[in-house]
Amino acid sequence: MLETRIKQTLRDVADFPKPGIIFKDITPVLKDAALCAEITKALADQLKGVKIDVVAGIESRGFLFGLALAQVLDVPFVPIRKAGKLPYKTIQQSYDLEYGSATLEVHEDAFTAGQNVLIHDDLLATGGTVVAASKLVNQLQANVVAYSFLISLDFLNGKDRLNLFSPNTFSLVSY
Ligand SMILES: O=P(O)(O)OC[C@H]1O[C@H](OP(=O)(O)OP(=O)(O)O)[C@H](O)[C@@H]1O
Ligand SMILES: Nc1ncnc2[nH]cnc12
Repeated sequence: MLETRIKQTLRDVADFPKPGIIFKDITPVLKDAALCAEITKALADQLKGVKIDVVAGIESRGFLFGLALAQVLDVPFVPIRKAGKLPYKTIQQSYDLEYGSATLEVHEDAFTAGQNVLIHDDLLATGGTVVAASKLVNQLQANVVAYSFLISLDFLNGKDRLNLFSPNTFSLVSY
């Protein structure tokens, strides 16, 4: 089963980046090309029946499978980045996450009004990051139609915060 193989390949790193956090390290997964191809296909399969115009991936780990997924779905990819990285005019949202706080930005012409956006990230923890990303999508009058993650830390209840934007939350691996 794919979920079991991903879990067996991921590496838990205790106390990174702060004491008490068990960090889910996806770098061993990235070294397995066949597994990465299966993951991309499985992420796309979960989204069958959802009409998606754009995939938005969140810096940095959301870029890894986000672009691959956009290619399989044959739709544009939009990078949502940490503050100060995007060169053109941006809009911003600040947020808290499992181990800190940060600001996300997107180009002001990244989405057009009425577009259906899939937000992709590697991992859902508290949901702070994707809530901020969703606000950026809505600020540009586009809709969040689904969320896709490789990993969901269900014990942190991030999914509950996402229902406000879209009830469609998919992940390949849950803890
Ligand atoms: O659900 P949350 O509590 O908001 O946490 C999840 C976020 O935390 C991690 O990103 P991080 O900010 O560490 O950045 P990185 O992808 O650049 O490593 C992860 O990739 C998610 O984006
Ligand atoms: N426990 C965790 N492992 C990896 N990335 C994370 N982002 C937020 N919490 C995380």
